[in-house]
Amino acid sequence: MSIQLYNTLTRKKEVFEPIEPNKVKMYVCGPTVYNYIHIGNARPAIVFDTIRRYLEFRGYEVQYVSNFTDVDDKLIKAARELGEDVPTIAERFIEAYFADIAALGCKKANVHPRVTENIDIIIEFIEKLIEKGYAYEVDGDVYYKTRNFAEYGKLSHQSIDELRAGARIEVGEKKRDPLDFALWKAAKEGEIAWDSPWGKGRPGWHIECSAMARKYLGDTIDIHAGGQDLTFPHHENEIAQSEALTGKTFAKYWLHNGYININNEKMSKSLGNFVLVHDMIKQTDPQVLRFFMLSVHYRHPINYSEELLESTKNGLERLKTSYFNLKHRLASSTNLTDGDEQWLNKINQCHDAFIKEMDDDFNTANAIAVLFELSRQANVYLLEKNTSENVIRAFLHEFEQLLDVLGISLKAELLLDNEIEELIQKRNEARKNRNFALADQIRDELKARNIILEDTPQGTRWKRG
Ligand SMILES: Nc1ncnc2c1ncn2[C@@H]1O[C@H](COP(=O)(O)OP(=O)(O)OP(=O)(O)O)[C@@H](O)[C@H]1O
Ligand SMILES: [Zn+2]
Repeated sequence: MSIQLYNTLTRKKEVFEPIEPNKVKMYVCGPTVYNYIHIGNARPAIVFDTIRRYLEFRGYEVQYVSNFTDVDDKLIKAARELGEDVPTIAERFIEAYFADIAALGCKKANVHPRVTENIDIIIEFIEKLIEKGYAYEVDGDVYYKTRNFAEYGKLSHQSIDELRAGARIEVGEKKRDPLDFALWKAAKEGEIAWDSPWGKGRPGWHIECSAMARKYLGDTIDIHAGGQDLTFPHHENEIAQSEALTGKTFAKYWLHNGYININNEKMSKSLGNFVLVHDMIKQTDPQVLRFFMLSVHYRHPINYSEELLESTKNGLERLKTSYFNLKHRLASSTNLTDGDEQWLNKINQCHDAFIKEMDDDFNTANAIAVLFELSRQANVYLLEKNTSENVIRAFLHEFEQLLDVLGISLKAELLLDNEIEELIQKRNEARKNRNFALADQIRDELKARNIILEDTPQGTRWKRG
C-alpha cells in the first residue's frame, strides 16, 4: 500500500515517492510575526504537523523546516505604529507562536530559520540570479526577471501573458515588467536595513524561502506546503527563483490547505474577521480546535462557527469517554476468554481502515470516522460480562496510537499533579528572573487546560477549574 497525495503542480493525486527512500524533506511556509496568529493561520500549522506525524508513523524520517518572516513591510509598519523596533516585535510574536502551536499539539520543526539570521545566504542567492541573467538592479532594488523563466505560471496553471495582464507596477517600484518581483528592496530613511552589493536594504518576501529551503534541505525537496493563498504569487516565485538558480526541480509535491472562512469569507487580518488562537484557547480546549480542523479534509474550506466547534467537542469527548472507560475496566478484566480473536480482528480492521483513509491524500475526516467506529466497538465490547485484558489493552493501544498520529493527546486532559507542580516551579523561576512573558505563557497554558493558579503570600496554589 502506498500513500497518494494531491499535487497542486500536476493537479492530480500521485503516488508518494520520496527522493531518498524512507526520508522526507518537507518545507512549510511559516508566519509573518507581527501579530498573534488567528485560527486561519493555525490551519497550516495543524494540518502539516499531522501529515508529518503520519509520515513518521508510516516509517519515514521527516526533516521538517518552517520559517519565520521576521522582517517585511508589515513588521516595519507595526514597528512604526507601536514605537518599537522590528526585532522586539518579531521576538514577542515568535514566542507567542511557539506557545500557541504547542497548545495546539504541533511539534516543533527540526529548524525554524529566520530571515534576519540568513541575510548572507539570501544575498548570495540574489547575486547568483543576477549573474545568470535572471535578475537586475535598479537604484538599489533588485528584481526577478520573470520573462526569462519559461515555466513561470506552471504551479498556478496560468499563462505568463494572462498573469502579466493582471499585474501592475505600484508607485515607487522600479521594475521593468509588471510581473517582475522584488528580490531586494532598498531601505527608506529610518528603516531596518542590511549592507549589500546594492546598498542598504532588506530581502523581498519570496527569496527567503528559496534560500532557506536550499540551505537546510538541499536543491530538491519532497514536499513544499502552505495555505492556498500562497500558490500565487509566493510559491510560483519560489519555483522561479530556485529552479533558475539550480536548474533542478525545486519541490516534487506541492500541498496547499483550504481556507478557514467566516460567513464564507476568508478569515484574515486585513478583513478584521479573525479569532486569535491566543484568545480562543483561554476558553476552549486547544485539542478541540485541533480536532475540529482535522474533521474536514485539509484541502476543503471550513466555514467556522461556534456551533460547529461545539459539536466537535462532543465528538472528541465521546472518543475520550470510551478510552477512559476502557482504562477503568482494565482493573477488573479477567484473562483471555474465547472470542478474543474476533475482537482483535475488529480492532485490526479499524487500524487498517485508518491507514487506508490517511493514505488517500491524508483524509483525516474519514480517519476520524474510523476512530468513531473504534469507539463504538469498544462501547459494545464493554457491555460484555467477561472482558479480556488482551482485548482491552489492544483497544487502548489503538486509541493511543491513532490519536497520536492526529496529535490529539489523551493525557492532556489529565495533567498529572506533579506535572502541574513542575510547571508552577518553572513559572516561579521565570518570575524571579523577570521573564514575565514566559511566566504568563505558562499561566495561560495551564489555564487552557483548566488549571487555575492563585498567587498568595505563602506561594502559588492551584486548583482544577
Ligand atoms: N483563513 C485562512 N485559512 C487557512 N489558512 C490561512 C488563512 N489565512 C492565512 N492562512 C495561511 O497562514 C499561513 C501564515 O501566513 P501569514 O502569516 O503570511 O498570514 P497572512 O496570509 O498574512 O494572514 P492574513 O491573510 O490574515 O493577513 C500561510 O500559510 C497562509 O496561507
Ligand atoms: Zn514561503
